[in-house]
Amino acid sequence: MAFSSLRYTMRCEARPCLRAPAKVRRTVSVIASSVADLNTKYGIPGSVEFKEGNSGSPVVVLKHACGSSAEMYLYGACVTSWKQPSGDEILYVRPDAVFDKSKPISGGIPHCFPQFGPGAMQQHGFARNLDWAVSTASADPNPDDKDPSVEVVLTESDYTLKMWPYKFKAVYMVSLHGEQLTCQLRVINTDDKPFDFTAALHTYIEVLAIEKAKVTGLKGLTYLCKAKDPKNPEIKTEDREEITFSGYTDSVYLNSPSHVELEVGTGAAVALDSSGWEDTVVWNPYTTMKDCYQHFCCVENAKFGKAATVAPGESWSATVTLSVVDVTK
Ligand SMILES: O=P(O)(O)OC[C@H]1O[C@@H](O)[C@H](O)[C@@H](O)[C@@H]1O
Repeated sequence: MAFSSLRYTMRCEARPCLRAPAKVRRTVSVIASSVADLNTKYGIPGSVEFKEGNSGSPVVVLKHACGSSAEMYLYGACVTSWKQPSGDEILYVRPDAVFDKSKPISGGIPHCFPQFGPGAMQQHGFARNLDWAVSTASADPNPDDKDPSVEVVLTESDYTLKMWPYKFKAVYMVSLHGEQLTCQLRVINTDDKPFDFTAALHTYIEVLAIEKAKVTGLKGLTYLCKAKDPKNPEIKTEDREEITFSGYTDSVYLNSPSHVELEVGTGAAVALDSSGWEDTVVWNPYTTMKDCYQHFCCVENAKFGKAATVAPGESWSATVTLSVVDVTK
């Protein structure tokens, strides 16, 4: 059980730098195809490396000098692993996940873009079932304080234009700062007409047991309860300090605060500190997914209540930083 020792995890001390080091930056405009090409063009040994993941699908691995790590499939730009220096895995990938590109990866941090759903398009849009291209990798060369990061991009294609008739560039940067994971999404309108979209980072977090999980920070908020009918959600007000799980849960909290926590049942919580996202989705399928509902809870940063509108040449961006906190103190 990955989380069993989480509460004992030591925080990585940020050590002072004697000099302000320049970043090692690898930027190439060519789209690399194989793992070997990717390592040649963007790899930074020990910090940013590429490997073949499940079904031979390319994965970028970020490693921080403190011992934390993260992995992201280029398919869907889906972060599937974020580990603490202790080796504890924080994210959850469902047992029914497949990596052969026949469907989006079920777990980790899939994208929902340009539609959170339900809506006219396929559920959660197309960004999670397309290959993203690497644009930049970087790492601080100071051996005591390496902050590895990778940036990937997605632009329109015949496939996306059929579903959503706009030219766009989505830029997604994933980085490790000590034990923390930061994910930043920027959507640029490269068309000559404005567009609207909804989006989310559909973050699956491992819990010890769903009945022990608690989400805090959402009391007093209006939420859309999609549990009975996702297309006609009930509008409710959250009166609980701690949201617990005893049945199917699918709630979109509107205008949520920038700091939300999920207690995972071990004495640890995962804190999500965001800006730009505005809404928070809490989802657990309960017994509709008998094999796995006990082991995860989704806490998703979303832009849903009010769609983002982006004028030509303009952009929209949002960031979330995930960190592990000890709630026993
Ligand atoms: O199984 P999927 O397509 O990844 O979606 C799972 C769930 O994702 C959540 O974000 C939605 O609020 C739910 O309504 C949905 O059922």
